[in-house]
Amino acid sequence: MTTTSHALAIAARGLHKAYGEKKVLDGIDLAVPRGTVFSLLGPNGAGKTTVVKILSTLIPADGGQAQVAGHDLAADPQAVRAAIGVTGQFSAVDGLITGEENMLLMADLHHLSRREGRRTAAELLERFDLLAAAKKPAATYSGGMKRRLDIAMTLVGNPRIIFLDEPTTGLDPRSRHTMWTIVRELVTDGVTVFLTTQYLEEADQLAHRIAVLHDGQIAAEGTADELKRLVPGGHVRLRFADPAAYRAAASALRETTPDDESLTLRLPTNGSQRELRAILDQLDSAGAEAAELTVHTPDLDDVFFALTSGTHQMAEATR
Ligand SMILES: Nc1ncnc2c1ncn2[C@@H]1O[C@H](COP(=O)(O)OP(=O)(O)OP(=O)(O)O)[C@@H](O)[C@H]1O
Repeated sequence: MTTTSHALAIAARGLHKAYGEKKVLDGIDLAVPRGTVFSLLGPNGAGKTTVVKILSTLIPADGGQAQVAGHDLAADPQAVRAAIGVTGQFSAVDGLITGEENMLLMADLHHLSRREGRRTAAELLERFDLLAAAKKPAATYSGGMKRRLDIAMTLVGNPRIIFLDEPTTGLDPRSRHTMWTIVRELVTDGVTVFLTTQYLEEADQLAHRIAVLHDGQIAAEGTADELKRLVPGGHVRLRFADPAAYRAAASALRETTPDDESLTLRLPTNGSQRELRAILDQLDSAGAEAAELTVHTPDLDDVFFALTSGTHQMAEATR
């Protein structure tokens, strides 16, 4: 760890968690500098929510230790809770009451005076574009509005660290972009954001650092660019309509990864004109015509799939 623990909003070492026989977290280390966005990526069921629940004191870890906002999770959970906000799959929004009432309830929970509570609620409702709907029951809100209300409610307590558990899952693209703007504004205000997401693009857009959770461990961690460098070069994908052409191409081209079902071949390439021409020349010589040719430069998807889909592809990724 290069950053001193003082500068870290979240520091965890060796977190373990099992549900019965099932090991969910098998030694997780995390270091999240203050004022940054840290994204935890992982396939469904990888344990992202479990990490969020542990770090936000909702459930205890079986092993390991962590400090959040400088407070030890086990020794001082109250201080941790006072410093953080959590939104996500276990949303605090009550659908039966209005957005404004939800906000005022939060203000009460944080012991704000009536006047201060009203002021904070009005300010946040406006900031999150919810003023027009403030007097309507939250159950009538769209998915995006509910998420915005959830974050607005979290901000009533002015937390310095916010856990966002899959904040944009199920949102349409416009609402997703609004959420991204909100996250960026939070960080501008100096808030640390711990974000779990299934969307690689989201991590790429927002996160200063990304950790990929797989098999209960952090399979890789770094900036989006560092992670992309784990996957060398790009590839060309050739799809064939004719099985005979597919077979001819497969034997003519070297280093291909075939997929017999979809009649596609994948070849590593740097995407240069020279390499592409060489591939096309070889196809021509073999008399094989591809129905489709796509050139692919590495992105977070490649890293994610390489890291989370077994040893064969991992070896391929790091070769
Ligand atoms: N209370 C529980 N009892 C038993 N098993 C649990 C419990 N909570 C979670 N699990 C299991 O632990 C694993 C990790 O769950 P978790 O919710 O942390 O994953 P996740 O990465 O957040 O996935 P998703 O994206 O689907 O929410 C899953 O296999 C889940 O079924």
